[in-house]
Amino acid sequence: MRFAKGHGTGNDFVILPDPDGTLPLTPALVAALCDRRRGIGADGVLRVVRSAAHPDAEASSAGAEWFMDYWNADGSQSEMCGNGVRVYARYLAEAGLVAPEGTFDLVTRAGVVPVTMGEEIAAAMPIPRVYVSSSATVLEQSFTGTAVDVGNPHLVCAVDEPTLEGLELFRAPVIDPLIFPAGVNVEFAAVGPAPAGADLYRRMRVYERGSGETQSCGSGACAVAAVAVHHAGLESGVVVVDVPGGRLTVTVTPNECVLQGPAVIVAHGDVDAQAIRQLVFS
Ligand SMILES: N[C@@H](CCC[C@H](N)C(=O)O)C(=O)O
Repeated sequence: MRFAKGHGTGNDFVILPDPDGTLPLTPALVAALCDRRRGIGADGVLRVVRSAAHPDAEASSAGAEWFMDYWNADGSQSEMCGNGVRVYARYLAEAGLVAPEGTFDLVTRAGVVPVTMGEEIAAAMPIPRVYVSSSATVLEQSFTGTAVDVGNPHLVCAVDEPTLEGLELFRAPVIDPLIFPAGVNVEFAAVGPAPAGADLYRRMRVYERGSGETQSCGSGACAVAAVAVHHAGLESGVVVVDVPGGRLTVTVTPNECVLQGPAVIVAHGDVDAQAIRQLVFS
């Protein structure tokens, strides 16, 4: 089994090229590959498969060639991964499967995402839907947040800088299962001064459903940006979101939500099938 490894602002992925969809990918195999001590280690897996070869892509592919089959590190699947889209696109370009410049459509479980290539990669994400208030509890401390759908579910909690810095995100925040029956990604965001060229600024940490605390979450940055724009009483805005792994820029308008940032492929290799099989069945 060939693989590549890539990341977008430290949100890292094992990339499995499987154009014809023949790889028998299971939750246990994904978890074994993502294991940071015994496997390759990653926040998730991106299977690179043709839309025509994957049943989840059929409904929404609209003729777009490639489908992002995204899995979290624990072997669960998600509808969307904003950094995953950008890293997947970088992989396609480096493998000569799409042009290194210009725009192309990538199919995800949350619909078709137009991707613009360049030194940084920009993804036109699903328009975030800001809907209801809820809360998350971390070690007995409760935080009020705003639920946002970016194709996948998010809860954005406003905190101040010292609280953000001191948060212990070793365990999943306790959330309301009635509002989030399929779980939720929880973002904690602190306000700061907007850098030149931006309207708003947030520093964010995230506890991702299925992966734990990660260095970055692209869809989470979109959720944070949408709430920031909403709370500022704006219709549109450019929001710089700093995450532990770097900087993302989100442009929110009534018709669009564009996530931009770096995306890098760092390695290519072969999985030792026997060692991974042992891990899967141990
Ligand atoms: N890191 C991702 C989000 C990955 C999926 C998420 N954990 C979920 O279960 O919805 C991103 O960059 O958006």
